[in-house]
Amino acid sequence: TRSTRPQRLLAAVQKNATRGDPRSVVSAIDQFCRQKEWAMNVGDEKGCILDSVVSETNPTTVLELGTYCAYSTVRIASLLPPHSKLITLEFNPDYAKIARQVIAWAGLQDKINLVEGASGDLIPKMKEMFGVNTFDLVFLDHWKDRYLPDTKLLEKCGLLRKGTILLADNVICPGTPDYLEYIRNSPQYESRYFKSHLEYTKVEDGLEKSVFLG
Ligand SMILES: Cc1cc(-c2n[nH]c(CCNC(=O)c3cc(-c4ccc(F)cc4)cc(O)c3O)n2)ccn1
Ligand SMILES: [Mg+2]
Repeated sequence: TRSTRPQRLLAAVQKNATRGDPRSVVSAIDQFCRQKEWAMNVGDEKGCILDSVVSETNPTTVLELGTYCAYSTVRIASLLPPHSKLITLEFNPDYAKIARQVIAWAGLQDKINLVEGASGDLIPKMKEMFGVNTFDLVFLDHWKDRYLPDTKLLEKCGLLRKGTILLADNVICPGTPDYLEYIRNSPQYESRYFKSHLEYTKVEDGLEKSVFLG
């Protein structure tokens, strides 16, 4: 039967990237998506904004919602200091299977815990599963209608601390209007919009960076 797009993306990584070299894995995926097939990775343009937010936050505990093929997982993990932890949640088992292989090719499996399941079910289990107290950085890149309920769930579970950074992809396209309305009007957050484009296109999109004030 015909291969899937994530399988073709993985094949491009294994063909064009160097084992143990996360930057070459990121470039191989971007090249595949620009030259062969579009895929819903955060991409190189928004990826540079992601890199700068991660570098300035210097987080030791990161939560990523929505792994897909682990493009942003690899981007983030390659910037983390030693002994830091990135937990990434993926709902689709086929995506998770590919993501694990991309993470292994990049040589970052020691920094990354990929968990399969729905964010709403898994977030309340973060403390018991990983001994997490609070997250320094949360990257929201999963189902767009889950950004708001999962942010409220993170608050309720005490997983955010004064200064935790929330970085949300796709706030324009596909769009997360209820999340934007909440986070921009809440006295508990200080937000800033980074205008960019939908990955590999000229369509407007952007990242919303919000600091939890506690
Ligand atoms: C743990 C957990 C995880 C998930 C979960 N896991 N993986 C995802 C993927 C979600 N991502 C997207 O849907 C997405 C879509 C577009 C897009 C598509 C088509 C267009 F025409 C234009 C833009 C662009 C993007 O950048 C996106 O990130 N959700 C869900 C629930 N619980
Ligand atoms: Mg996205």
